[in-house]
Amino acid sequence: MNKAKVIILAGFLGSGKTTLLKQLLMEERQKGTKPAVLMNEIGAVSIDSDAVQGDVPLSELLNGCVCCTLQDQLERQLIILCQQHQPETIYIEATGVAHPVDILDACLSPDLLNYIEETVIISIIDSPRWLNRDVMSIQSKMLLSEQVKHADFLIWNKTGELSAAEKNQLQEDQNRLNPNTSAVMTDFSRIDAEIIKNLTSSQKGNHEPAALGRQLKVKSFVYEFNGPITKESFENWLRQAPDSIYRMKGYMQFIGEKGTILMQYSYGLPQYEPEIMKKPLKVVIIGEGLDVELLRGQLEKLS
Ligand SMILES: Nc1nc2c(ncn2[C@@H]2O[C@H](COP(=O)(O)OP(=O)(O)OP(=O)(O)O)[C@@H](O)[C@H]2O)c(=O)[nH]1
Repeated sequence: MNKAKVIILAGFLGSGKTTLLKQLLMEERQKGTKPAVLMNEIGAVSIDSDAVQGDVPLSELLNGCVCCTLQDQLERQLIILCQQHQPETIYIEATGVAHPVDILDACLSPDLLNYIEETVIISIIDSPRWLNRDVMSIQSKMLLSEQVKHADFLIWNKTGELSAAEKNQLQEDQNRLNPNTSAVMTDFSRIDAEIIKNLTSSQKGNHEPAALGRQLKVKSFVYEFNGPITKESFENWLRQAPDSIYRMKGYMQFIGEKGTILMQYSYGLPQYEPEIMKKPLKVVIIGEGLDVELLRGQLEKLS
């Protein structure tokens, strides 16, 4: 049996991992190659799995993080994917709070030696968030740095609006933290898929174990809207919502607008896309130290 290459897509909540995955899968489809996807989401409801078309084998690990509580399950799911589908490449989309070295650790398990050729870590960084990371908790800042430090390849994403000085800062930070890694600056994770295909791991066997106690106190909860609300009330709520909400994604309906929309929120910005299918109006909210009851109460009052 041919062994698979594993590509770990790491990067903080909302940095652009799914955006990249969609493009890579489109490229695979055009080339007629055989990918598989293992998707891990911190919330109890999967929103990103729609990014993977039906004919691509997909394994989902929900409601936890593969780098801590779900490590054994990651190993098992990788074996099942390899045995059932013999993929050439397996993309692991990690949760935004996963430490890449822990995922790498799971992939280097002796039980996977017969199935996996090599494992490459790509870190996708939300560049504006990176530049403003001082407002985040110490643990979140550490995690962001670790995601930069341990990457085999770095994608500085969301750089479209950055000044030359800010881009220079990113370059300096990379030189300091991970000088030997190649990197690109992108918008909407747009990158030549060949670059990704040709990446090799720089960490064969000599990666450092991740520091203990780095796990964040990230909480997620699912809020279900009873029906449509006004966009204005939602955006007013967003403006006063705590900065420690790092990510929201899910389905909503706005009064006066037709159909369901997919709402995505990361680093202060909501984005809306029309959704063709009818979906339950559930939104996953992820953050640190969230007062879930308070937030629920506020959302219930939106109309
Ligand atoms: N403005 C801007 N938005 C972007 C860019 N790249 C991605 N986005 C948007 O940012 C949001 C999050 O992107 P995703 O690709 O879902 O991020 P992710 O890393 O998969 O998110 P999680 O899986 O929740 O951690 C989406 O609304 C994207 O459309 C970019 O370069 N610029």
